Amino acid sequence: MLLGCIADDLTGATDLALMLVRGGMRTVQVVGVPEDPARLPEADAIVVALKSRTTPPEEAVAESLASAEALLAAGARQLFFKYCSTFDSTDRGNIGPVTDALMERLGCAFTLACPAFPGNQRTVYQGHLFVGSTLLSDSPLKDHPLTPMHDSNLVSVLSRQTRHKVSLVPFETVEAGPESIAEGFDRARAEGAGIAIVDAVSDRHLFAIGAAAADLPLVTGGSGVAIGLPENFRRQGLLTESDPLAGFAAPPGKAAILAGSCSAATRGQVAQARAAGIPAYQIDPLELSSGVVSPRTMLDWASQQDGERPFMIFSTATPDSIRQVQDALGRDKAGSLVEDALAEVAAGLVGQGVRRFIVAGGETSGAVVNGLKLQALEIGPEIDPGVPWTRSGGETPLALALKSGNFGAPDFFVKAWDLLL
Ligand SMILES: Nc1ncnc2c1ncn2[C@@H]1O[C@H](COP(=O)(O)OP(=O)(O)OP(=O)(O)O)[C@@H](O)[C@H]1O
Ligand SMILES: O=C(O)[C@@H](O)C(=O)CO
Repeated sequence: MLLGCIADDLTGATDLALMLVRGGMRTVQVVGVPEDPARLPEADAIVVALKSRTTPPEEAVAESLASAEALLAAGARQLFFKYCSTFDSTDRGNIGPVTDALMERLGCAFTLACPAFPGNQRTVYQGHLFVGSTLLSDSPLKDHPLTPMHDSNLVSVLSRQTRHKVSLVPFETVEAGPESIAEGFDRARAEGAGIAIVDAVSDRHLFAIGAAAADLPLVTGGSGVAIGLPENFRRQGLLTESDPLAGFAAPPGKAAILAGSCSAATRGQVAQARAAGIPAYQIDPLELSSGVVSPRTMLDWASQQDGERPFMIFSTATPDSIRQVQDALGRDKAGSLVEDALAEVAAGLVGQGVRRFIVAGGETSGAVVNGLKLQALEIGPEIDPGVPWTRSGGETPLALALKSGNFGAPDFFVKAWDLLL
């Protein structure tokens, strides 16, 4: 095992695993803190998927450290901490506290932080994160139900979360290539910084950052910055050439879409799926809370669908409607109510013969995968940037596309099935 990765949510883990597979690394995604390092699957990279993005920082730190122990015991030569390309976090964390704890565990005085993922329109320029042509703080992420982002200056955002001084390796330095970036790291260290935000607006920048990061014990960022890491191992003769996607086969069975994400991209995808005639059940969290509807109601509805085509159960709503729900129930209660319901529904759907799932939303995917008690996911073909099909093991294998809220083209829910022949 070469690269040990810890991801703060399920869809982020899948996104990272896909990036590494595309770079030629045999990669397995495991769900939750590995209990026994000796039983981790054989692979070049292992991505541990946690659900630690919005948990209390102490919990996120404890789970991340326990995962790091397992990955190091399994032989990892470098650790990667994966968080969201839109830097989803609050002033309490969890990006800063987890980075601090991993640095301390590894005894490393310096690391980089780079959420850029140009393939999905996330770029960092002069330390400011852009979503498409908009600053993060003007993007739909300002209305995220759990981690609303109101500051685009990542040096400021991260400084509020970490014990370390945070500095910037700016565009001009990155543009000049790997050696210049390594010098930028040295300058940041000399200025007393423990973490440097690194600008990147293209994949070329990310490859260069990857090369400059070859000797860092810890790399942190979105999946984008992992694009250059496989080459470091290849250069050392540690990667054997193989086709990591060979042998992926999706189990046959009924198909369902479960959407708990309220992100702008998911709202568009839900609308397009409905326009395409996909049968749809909308969850009203207030009705769920008062007991007017329950997971049973949704399963009864699902059992009446013909099973010939996918159907959709979704709680996706507009920012105004989310605000009303959160005012009535509280933010965390509203979130966990919907997540728990969708997790129960997913388990019930497997009982009805569903074997193929699209799940939208990182927190939602975490809840669903836990509800289904899945332990490991094999990575399959890419549907859209950052979202592959995956396949679970066990007695009842499932095909799952775990879609980050803001990823995927508008027709994602309609077209994704075509890759599962
Ligand atoms: N109608 C609703 N009202 C209030 N909260 C909701 C509603 N629908 C879903 N939620 C909650 O909002 C949260 C959405 O987070 P989730 O991570 O699943 O999606 P996302 O943030 O769009 O995706 P990602 O983290 O991949 O970017 C979940 O906790 C979900 O339960
Ligand atoms: O980096 C991203 O944007 C995604 O992989 C993700 O983590 C969303 O939950």
